Amino acid sequence: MITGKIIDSSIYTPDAVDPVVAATSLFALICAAGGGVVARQIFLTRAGENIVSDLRSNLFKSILKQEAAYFDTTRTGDLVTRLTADVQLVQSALTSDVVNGVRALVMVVGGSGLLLYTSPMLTAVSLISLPPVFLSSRYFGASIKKFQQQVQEELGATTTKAEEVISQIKTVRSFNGEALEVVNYEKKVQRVRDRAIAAGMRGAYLDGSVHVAANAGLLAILAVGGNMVGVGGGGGGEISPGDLASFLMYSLFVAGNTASLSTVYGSIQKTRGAAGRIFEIIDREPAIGGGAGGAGPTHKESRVAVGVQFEQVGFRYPAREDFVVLDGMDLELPAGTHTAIVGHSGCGKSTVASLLLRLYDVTSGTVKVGGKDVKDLPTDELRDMIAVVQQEPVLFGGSIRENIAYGRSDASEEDVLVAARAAKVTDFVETFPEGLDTIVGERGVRLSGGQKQRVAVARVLLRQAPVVIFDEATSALDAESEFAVTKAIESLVRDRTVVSIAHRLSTIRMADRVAVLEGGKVVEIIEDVGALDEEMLRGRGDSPFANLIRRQLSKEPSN
Ligand SMILES: Nc1ncnc2c1ncn2[C@@H]1O[C@H](COP(=O)(O)OP(=O)(O)OP(=O)(O)O)[C@@H](O)[C@H]1O
Repeated sequence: MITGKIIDSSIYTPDAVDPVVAATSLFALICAAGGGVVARQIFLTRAGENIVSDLRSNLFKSILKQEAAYFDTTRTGDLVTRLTADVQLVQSALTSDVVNGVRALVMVVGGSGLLLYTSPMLTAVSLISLPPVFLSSRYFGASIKKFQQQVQEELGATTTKAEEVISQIKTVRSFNGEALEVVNYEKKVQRVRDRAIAAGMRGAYLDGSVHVAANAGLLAILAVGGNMVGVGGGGGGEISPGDLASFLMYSLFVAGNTASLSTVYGSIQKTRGAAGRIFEIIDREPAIGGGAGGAGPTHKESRVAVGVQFEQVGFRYPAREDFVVLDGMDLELPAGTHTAIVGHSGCGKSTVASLLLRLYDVTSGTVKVGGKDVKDLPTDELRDMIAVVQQEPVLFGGSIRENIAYGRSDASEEDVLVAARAAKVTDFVETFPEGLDTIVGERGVRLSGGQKQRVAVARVLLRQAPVVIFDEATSALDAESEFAVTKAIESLVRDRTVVSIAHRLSTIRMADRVAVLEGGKVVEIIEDVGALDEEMLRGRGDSPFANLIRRQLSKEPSN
């Protein structure tokens, strides 16, 4: 506005305003605006970062809340991408796009007000650029969003691949698989690139068409406004030269900022794709509740042994609906007993443990712990009662001590030592200079299979849960260590209800009773495991167990 006034006064009243003074006073205004820029950046960056860190934490919490079946069908890399790249995209939208968008909007609205104030007629002329801007934003915006969503999905697949290969590098190397993995990875990366280019091209079309439309508006103003100055001539026209200059400057502001609004609109569409993927998980209600948000691992001193019942349990994995794993299984595990579950590989032994922990819900029938249906117990309470040593124990990247105390954050130094001694962790730890403080590496890579199993056993012993599941917990140990660890398990789990999933006869012999699982049912229960040897030696009977053990013995070198 002041620019226009300076031009008019230098034409009509050359002595009224000194252009240098006017320009200098404008400088103060510019300084104030500079201060505003600083404040804007600081406040909006802070707000953006706060929102993003909340978003990331909430997303992580929601991921951990999902039921086990969700992870059978969702790729890890996809979840990692949501936590990293998707959140990153939202972050840049919140910190820069929103800032630019708000500023551009204020400029467009304010500029338009000034346009109207200066000349309603020319403002009407400038409106010709609006319909094409609106239409191209709608048209290209939708496809930008679609392609960006695909970019994030493909990025998830790429991350999954990279993670899988890097974490299994020894297997890849031993099969000479590097070249093949590089090709596979490149294909995925190219898919990301193609989708990103497609999104970028739509963004370019949008920016280009907005540029043309906005500048066409400017040209129309020049054409019509130039004629309006001419009418009557010598300052007597419909609009003074200064006003036309101001009008053109406002129009430049409005056009420039409309163009940035369209860029911001494009990136907001991109962000909506990413944000949709984030909120898809945050808003997802897990099929089995509980998990994150509880008080964390606890330990209750007064534990009483509890019994477990499987009643007519039928089960199929949600990821493989057509395959029946359990089919009307009945099994009673009386409180304080030790039952070995045996059966062919893949018959569903580990599945029984997963159902007891309610990692999955049964398809039919009921699982009861302490007389209560597991579906009626809060999941954290249920899982607090059950301790498991998994078939392939997984350790976390900290020290051996931290790994043992994982299930019980309140454990004392002494408790940890007792458990470590009992599980024979101390035997191998003695040779490490750092002792229990030795760092085990990511997923425990710096320990041997048997050492990992011993740490996992110690972790479970420390929890002193009323129900303990050993899923082939000693399979990686040699006969001598297995005997020692099993003895320790026996002494520490007295009065508890124990389920061991076993293949080896030596492990089976530790139990009080044996349940044979076949065809999705318990087909035989042997209560007197002590009499087992004789029965087998006599080769008596044709029971499922006798058959299984005979086959097993023919494979085991000696026992
Ligand atoms: N998450 C899963 N999704 C789909 N199917 C699964 C899943 N986990 C296991 N299965 C299938 O369910 C069946 C039972 O598996 P489970 O792990 O319980 O067998 P298992 O008796 O413990 O075997 P093993 O003795 O070899 O450890 C198998 O046929 C397996 O392929």
